[in-house]
Amino acid sequence: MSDRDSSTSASQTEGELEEEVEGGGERHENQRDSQPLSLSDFSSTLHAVIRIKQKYQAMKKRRQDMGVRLGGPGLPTGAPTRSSPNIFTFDTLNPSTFPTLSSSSSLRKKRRKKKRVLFPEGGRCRATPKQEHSRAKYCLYLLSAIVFLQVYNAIENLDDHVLRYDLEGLEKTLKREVFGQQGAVEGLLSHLKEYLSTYVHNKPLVVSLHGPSGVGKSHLGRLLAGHFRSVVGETLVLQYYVLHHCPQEADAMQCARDLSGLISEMVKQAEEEEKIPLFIFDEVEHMHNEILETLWQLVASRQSNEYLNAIYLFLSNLGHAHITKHMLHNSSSISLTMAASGYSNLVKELTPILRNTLEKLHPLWAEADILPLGLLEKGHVMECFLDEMTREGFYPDHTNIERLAGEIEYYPAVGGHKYSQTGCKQVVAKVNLL
Ligand SMILES: Nc1ncnc2c1ncn2[C@@H]1O[C@H](COP(=O)(O)OP(=O)(O)OP(=O)(O)O)[C@@H](O)[C@H]1O
Repeated sequence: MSDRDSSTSASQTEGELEEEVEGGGERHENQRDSQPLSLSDFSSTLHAVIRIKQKYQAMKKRRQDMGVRLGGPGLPTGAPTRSSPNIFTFDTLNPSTFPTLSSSSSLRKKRRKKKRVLFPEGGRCRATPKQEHSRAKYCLYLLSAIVFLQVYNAIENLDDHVLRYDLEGLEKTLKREVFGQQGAVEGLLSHLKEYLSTYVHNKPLVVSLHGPSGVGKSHLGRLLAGHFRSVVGETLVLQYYVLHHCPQEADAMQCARDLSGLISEMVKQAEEEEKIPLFIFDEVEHMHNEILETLWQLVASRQSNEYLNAIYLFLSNLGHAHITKHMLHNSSSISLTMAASGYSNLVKELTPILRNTLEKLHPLWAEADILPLGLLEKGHVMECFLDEMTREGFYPDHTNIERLAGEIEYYPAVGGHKYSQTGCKQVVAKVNLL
């Protein structure tokens, strides 16, 4: 039987089957309408149903057989085929059968490796895919901003702290009022700036000024005390003259105790007011050993915190012989000694000598920064006269000033320099005699 025949007979059989079913159904309906259903009627109906089912199964089997034959290899080319819709999957694809497919997939892999996003030609949407932002990144930005603000705030506060002491004003005053000691003044200002630019100190600032008589040690001390009184207040500045405050050596112990108590009180008050007190000790060469011992205990870095925020300034002529000798023997570089550049050389050469001498006297100087003050030249003495005469209301006549300056004793001229043996010490007395 050909396929056409089989399909025709199959459709016929289908028609018969439908007729039979419909016929049977109709008969059954008619019977039901006319009379009640008997047992024989029921069995005949059951037989009909079974027969129909058998017929239907046979027909189904035939159809399946026919389908197998149609899809088989023996099907003639160009013959009409009936086939169920095909479902396409990639599972059955063989790369060798589809070389273009395999090459395109490997190309895609390569492209994926390059991590480039390709957009369709003329496509409207060219927006790159949104990147996921990490929270850690935002936290890092926030942390950086906080650190920046903290640092900025700290710098601002430190600036405020330095501004409170008006070191620029002090610098102007010292440069205007102190003659011939530019190097020492700058050295002192540098120590003050460095110390006052931070809150936390592991030791107090201790500076010891040394120089021959009349070169301006007490003068410098007075100017400094006046400035600090104006910025931290009267009560936080102490000027201690040992010959005035403790003239008797027998009272040295009591003087030391009193001084210790006074310093302690001032430091506590300064801590409360968040200020740094200034202690100036003049004529230290006359200071009793008990007082030196007490001061050493206070300035030594091993002391408790309350004594760390304070400035101690010692003024003395101790070591003056070394300074005078050094200046008179180094006449070639003498023009530079008072200037900042030359002064650093003077400090470099003199400091070890002075420290050696001073530490033998007392270990207090091991804790101090030593600054030497040099001899004053005739020109500086004339400036002292001019200043003093102006202050006292005298007309500053140059000839008169020169005459007065000529009355002062000088060391024999060395390298064109004439150094005063008493600095400006006698200036006040001479002007008072005018
Ligand atoms: N370098 C200076 N610049 C301006 N004036 C000065 C200078 N040196 C001294 N004088 C004047 O001389 C006077 C005496 O100076 P000062 O008392 O400072 O000397 P000193 O170095 O302390 O000496 P001494 O060791 O003898 O006490 C001061 O009152 C001041 O007017």
